[in-house]
Amino acid sequence: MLVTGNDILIPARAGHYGVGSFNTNNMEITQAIIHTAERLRSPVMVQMSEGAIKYGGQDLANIVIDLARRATVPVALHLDHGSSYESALKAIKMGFTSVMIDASHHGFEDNVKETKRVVEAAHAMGISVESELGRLGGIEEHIVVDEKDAFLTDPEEAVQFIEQTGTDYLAIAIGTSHGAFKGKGRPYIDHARIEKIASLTSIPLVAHGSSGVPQEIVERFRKAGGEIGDAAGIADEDLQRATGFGIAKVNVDTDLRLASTVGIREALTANPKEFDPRKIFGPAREVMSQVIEHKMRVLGSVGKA
Ligand SMILES: O=C(COP(=O)(O)O)NO
Ligand SMILES: [Ca+2]
Ligand code: NA
Ligand SMILES: [Zn+2]
Repeated sequence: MLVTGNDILIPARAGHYGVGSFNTNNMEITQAIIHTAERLRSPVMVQMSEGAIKYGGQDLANIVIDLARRATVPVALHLDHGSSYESALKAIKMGFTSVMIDASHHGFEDNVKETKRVVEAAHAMGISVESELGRLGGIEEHIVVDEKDAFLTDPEEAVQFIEQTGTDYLAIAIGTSHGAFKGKGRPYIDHARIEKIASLTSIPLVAHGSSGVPQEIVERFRKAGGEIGDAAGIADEDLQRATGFGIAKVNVDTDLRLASTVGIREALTANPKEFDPRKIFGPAREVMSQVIEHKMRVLGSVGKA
């Protein structure tokens, strides 16, 4: 059933488990996400970035909304990295049931102002809101945040920010970063910071940049002709520890990008004569489902629906 982000994340924080929020850009990715959630009896969030909205528009949103409505587990459709008040409201008009306003590149005051505006409008329409305090490294959809600017979330500021904005859930910067190259080897996750913020707040917390970049998938990507440098993601143990302390929404995009490309590359290299799109895009669904299943087991959301 199609629900709001709060319907999924409030129980997740209370139950000390994480719920994957997976980015989609087409039908096959959406099917892999929602069908795997149903098979594992897991709540799930499907998210579209502004780039995905540009790419698939209402057509893609409608695919997500229809699958979500018919799903036997709770599913929310979430706007990922909304960059403005207008963008957030447009998404709500499109049928999204959760929106992020990402104003974390502004100073504290401006972030509060922008976030508050979206919270008031979204709440008037029964939609829940994600906002962000602090800056991840790596590429954010519309902003390149280089290392020196990346700053981690201050626990006291987080309390103030939540009070002043009324945000329903909060994305915090605690060492993760977007993309396939999260650091040399195992990225450092500031667990003390997560635990401090969790001890001072009661709303669900959000971890962006949480793809694990599984080495097995990276190897298959290279073997099937893909080119990628030394990719690294978040360790399963770090995610498990974080979901024990308030992290309830866990954003995953890169893992699905790699998995779907592995499926497609392997289909094309294995059968050079193949030109039936179902034989080419279908395998992508399989590889994505395996990656999604692993993530749901790591986060502890299996059986929680
Ligand atoms: O935070 C993310 C995705 O992060 P990854 O690149 O680690 O999948 N989307 O908002
Ligand atoms: Ca941001
Ligand atoms: Na988001
Ligand atoms: Zn993100």
